[in-house]
Amino acid sequence: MVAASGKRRNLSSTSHLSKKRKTAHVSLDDLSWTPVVRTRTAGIDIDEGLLELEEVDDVQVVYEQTANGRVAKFLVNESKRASTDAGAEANEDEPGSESGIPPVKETPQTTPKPSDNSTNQPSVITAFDSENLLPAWHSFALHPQLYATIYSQNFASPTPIQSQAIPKALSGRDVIGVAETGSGKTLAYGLPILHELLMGASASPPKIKSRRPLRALVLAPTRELALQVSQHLNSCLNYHDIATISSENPKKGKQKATSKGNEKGPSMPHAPPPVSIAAIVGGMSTQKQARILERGVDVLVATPGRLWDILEGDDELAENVKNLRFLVLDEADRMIETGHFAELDNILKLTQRQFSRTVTDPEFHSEPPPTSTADDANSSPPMQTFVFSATLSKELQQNLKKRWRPKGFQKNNQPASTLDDLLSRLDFRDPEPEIVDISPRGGMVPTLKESRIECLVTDKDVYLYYFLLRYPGRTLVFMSSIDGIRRLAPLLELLGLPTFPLHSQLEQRQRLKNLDRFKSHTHSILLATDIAARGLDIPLVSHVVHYQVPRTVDTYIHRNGRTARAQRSGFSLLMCAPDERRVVRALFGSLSRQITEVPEMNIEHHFLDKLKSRIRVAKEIDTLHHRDNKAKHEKKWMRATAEALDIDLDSDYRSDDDSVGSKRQIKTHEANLGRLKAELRGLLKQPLVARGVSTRYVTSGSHPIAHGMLAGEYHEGMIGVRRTEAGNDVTSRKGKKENKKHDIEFEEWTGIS
Ligand SMILES: Nc1ncnc2c1ncn2[C@@H]1O[C@H](COP(=O)(O)OP(=O)(O)OP(=O)(O)O)[C@@H](O)[C@H]1O
Repeated sequence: MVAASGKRRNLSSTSHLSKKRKTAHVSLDDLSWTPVVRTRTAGIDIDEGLLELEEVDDVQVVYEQTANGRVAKFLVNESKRASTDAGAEANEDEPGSESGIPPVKETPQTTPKPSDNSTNQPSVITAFDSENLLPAWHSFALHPQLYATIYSQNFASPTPIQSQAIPKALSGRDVIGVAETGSGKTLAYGLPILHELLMGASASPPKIKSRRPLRALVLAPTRELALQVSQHLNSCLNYHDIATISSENPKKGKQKATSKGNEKGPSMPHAPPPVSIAAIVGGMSTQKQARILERGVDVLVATPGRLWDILEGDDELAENVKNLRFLVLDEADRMIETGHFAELDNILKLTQRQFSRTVTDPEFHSEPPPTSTADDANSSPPMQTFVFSATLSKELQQNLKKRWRPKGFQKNNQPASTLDDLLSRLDFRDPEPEIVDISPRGGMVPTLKESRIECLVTDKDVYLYYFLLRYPGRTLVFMSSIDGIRRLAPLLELLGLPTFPLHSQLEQRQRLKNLDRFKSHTHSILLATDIAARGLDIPLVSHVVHYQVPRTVDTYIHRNGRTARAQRSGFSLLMCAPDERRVVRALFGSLSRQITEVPEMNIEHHFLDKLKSRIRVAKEIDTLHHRDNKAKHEKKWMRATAEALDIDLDSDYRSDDDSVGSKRQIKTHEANLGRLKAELRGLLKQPLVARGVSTRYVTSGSHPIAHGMLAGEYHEGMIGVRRTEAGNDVTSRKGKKENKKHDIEFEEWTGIS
């Protein structure tokens, strides 16, 4: 998943007004912001934490002294503003100023504005030699702009889901696509949509002043996923830099792509993009969203809750939704879990064009019928529907396909599940939507190696610590509770591991910051709840650890899906305590698998005692910190309450510093803390040495390691331990000796001695 941490605005304070004109105070959000087209070469990307770049012209910033200090006010020419709002020409001769604000002086306009739609268009690649540069993609005959992007991203060939879904979607079919996590489903539906819109834009370029009708709606369950999808699709349009193709690939020499419009650099910021994409999600300012929609977008990626809020107040958009060309449900199965079922259902109803067909939910009979008629179905362009997920059961796919037939439902004519019910409302135009199901058996990605550790709950910390030390890399640890994350994160930090928490009780800004930090370290740990299980496309996550067993099969699949993405290798570790065994058995049972198929992790047990000592001391330090923080918090609260009630406090509470307790207590506390910290430092310095290895005589002992050390074959932090990937360090049950307990799935584990 991709995160966006905020927006930056470029406020141009130059004014272009020469005569006295009507001006007005306008709030920052009400200014006529226009989006700035970002080019790759500008190096400004959503990955950098930027949501959208906007700019505004014809605004004067005036500072006024008020009772609350200096306040910035934004002055705009009212006539110009009105003209922008109404799409009419500005009345340049309007005299005087009614607002009492001094007239604004005009300066020459620095940014040329396009006079018509044919000029100053953002550059679009208009030719691309796909036959030679992208032979595996050539048969799709995609728009050159899309080929240029695919080429620049080094996607040499389509992924299997793309190979199968794209031609079907391009031929006008409805598609239900099911494929493993990280297999490129976004582009499987995104490329056909963008292809058609780009072709349409080439044939008749969008007009500057008219609101574009919405053409495609992509619904996604979470805010993070919606932003990621929108950024992913946007990146297909932001590719303008033809020079990069030849300079990055000097061997290819000549220019392979050509572009229309402004070829030398960034396009004119005022020209409408050929295809515009926006995300509408919770947490963004409603005014900003309204502005985006007022300008009109071709592709809207949205979470159902926020979109429905907006649709209720925007009839034009609601009308557009009725006439969509494309509707996409990304991770449909997750959408019904997020509490937005009703909103999603309402939106889907808007998209239906032949209402005479069926209504499955008795609740609906009491609601007013949708306003569209059968005529709409004839006059509107055909809508294509795409439903994609990594976890859409076969049964459900069949029900989807047969949804208008009684056979698709259970005997009482009720849908088999909530998701069934929801999807039965999709207005598939195809009597037989194409099902492309290439999900692997049990939903597992072939490049993923799974493993497990059987241990007591109380030993999970030490096993995790061992794993993190033994196999450095980017590791995502899933925990089932926020409290668990709050406990473990400081512990791992004290042990010197860069650890970042991610859960719903963190502020959005902090969440995005932690994600960015996780992404920026090659050896880092993200401790997350299941909010990170779906959608996040973090590059190069080496390991996923299930610190607690996930509650559902889908969660197991999606958590694992954060690694082994895009045909890369990945590793997952399931930590299972005795009381979790039943859940694990059930989990694997529903995947028609045996837990014994998942090999056990090899552990070099002699390290564990040392690690356990480190953890014990780190825990003691953390307990002291925790106690200290709690006491400080209480002291603050007492002081504030006493002040409010006008009560005298003991001298211990009166002092202004943060310390709590008597001087003696403070001294003892600090001494204890210092002692423990010194002890931990000492323990962390002690080398972790493999059995049989002598640190004094690296060229002798039962394992001479000098040679291998020089060759870099050994682990940096564990002396005498060979560097290896976690996936190579597992033991399958098949390799183990048969024993009497053969038919017992889990061996009893009595913990670390
Ligand atoms: N043809 C391709 N070749 C190589 N990489 C690709 C290709 N298409 C997409 N990718 C990359 O694969 C990664 C995963 O893509 P995407 O997020 O669409 O997967 P997904 O199937 O939707 O995953 P999930 O089910 O977890 O949401 C992205 O980083 C994307 O850029």
